[in-house]
Amino acid sequence: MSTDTTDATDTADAAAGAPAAGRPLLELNGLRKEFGGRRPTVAVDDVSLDVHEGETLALVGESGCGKTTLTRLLLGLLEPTAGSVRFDGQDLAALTASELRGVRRRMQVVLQDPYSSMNPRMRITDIVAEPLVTHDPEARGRRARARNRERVGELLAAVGLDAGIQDRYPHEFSGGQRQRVSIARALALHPRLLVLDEPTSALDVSVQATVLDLLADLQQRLGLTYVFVSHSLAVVAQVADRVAVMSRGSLVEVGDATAVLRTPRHPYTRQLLDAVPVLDPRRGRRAAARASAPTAGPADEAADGASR
Ligand SMILES: Nc1ncnc2c1ncn2[C@@H]1O[C@H](COP(=O)(O)OP(=O)(O)OP(=O)(O)O)[C@@H](O)[C@H]1O
Repeated sequence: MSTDTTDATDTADAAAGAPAAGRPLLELNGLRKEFGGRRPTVAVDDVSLDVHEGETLALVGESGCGKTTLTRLLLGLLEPTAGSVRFDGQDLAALTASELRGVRRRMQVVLQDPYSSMNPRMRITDIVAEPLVTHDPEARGRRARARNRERVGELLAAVGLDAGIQDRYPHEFSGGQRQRVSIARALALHPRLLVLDEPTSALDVSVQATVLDLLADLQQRLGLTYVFVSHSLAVVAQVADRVAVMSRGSLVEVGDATAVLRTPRHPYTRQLLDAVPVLDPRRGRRAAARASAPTAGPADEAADGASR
């Protein structure tokens, strides 16, 4: 841990606030990632954080602060230099390769630019079915084709697309529709956690809103947990239950979204908020719902976490 992170870590602990509803699905403990040799870059520095079942945790911070590295660590795509990642109670480092593959099915990613992750020569049906074919031997071969098409039809319907588009190609769709296709693909293996990496930042504002609505609806219906990486504090105010603020590899503040956005404790968070000309977190739907909701007891909290 670098010397200037002590205050930051203390602040993060102090600002963690009341635990969110649900038990931790993801537990990050003392995570550190260095890149390079003799004078390594410390991309992630002593990050400890729980993400609770059914919540949306927003990860914010300026470019280069370590958000992508942290998400790659939590997805088990990068090995930490130190520290641990537990998913559903299982330490990723203790798993065999095949166990890790099994856990990774439950964590999927939606990226900012779905086009870059789609083979333009593949039909929508094959793009959405790709995870099924990769992970499930029974989904391979000609005999599985009809079953896959049926499943792809269900997935497309779940994201508000017509099942009849299966034989079309990505370039025939708008950015918002392509993002829906990539969400359908991410849902193919029944994940529990979605890492949403700037999922709407390449979209027009009106389209952004429809994709955010879709994500909220899916979370409620499927009990999903979201780690939502975003530069946009306006989007964060709209979607997040809790916010984790990163600066130079460390978490400097973690807490309830309303509290962090309205009364930030750390100077860096204040700086981020000051950089946004018009932001009224009270207008965020999550914040508004929390502000008007009666205080929930443990049973209510569990139900809330499952239904959000
Ligand atoms: N493979 C790598 N090798 C060397 N340094 C790396 C590597 N990946 C990331 N870094 C460095 O680690 C730091 C954090 O990078 P990271 O991409 O995680 O930040 P970020 O917050 O996701 O940025 P952005 O918002 O621009 O995507 C940066 O200094 C980056 O240059």
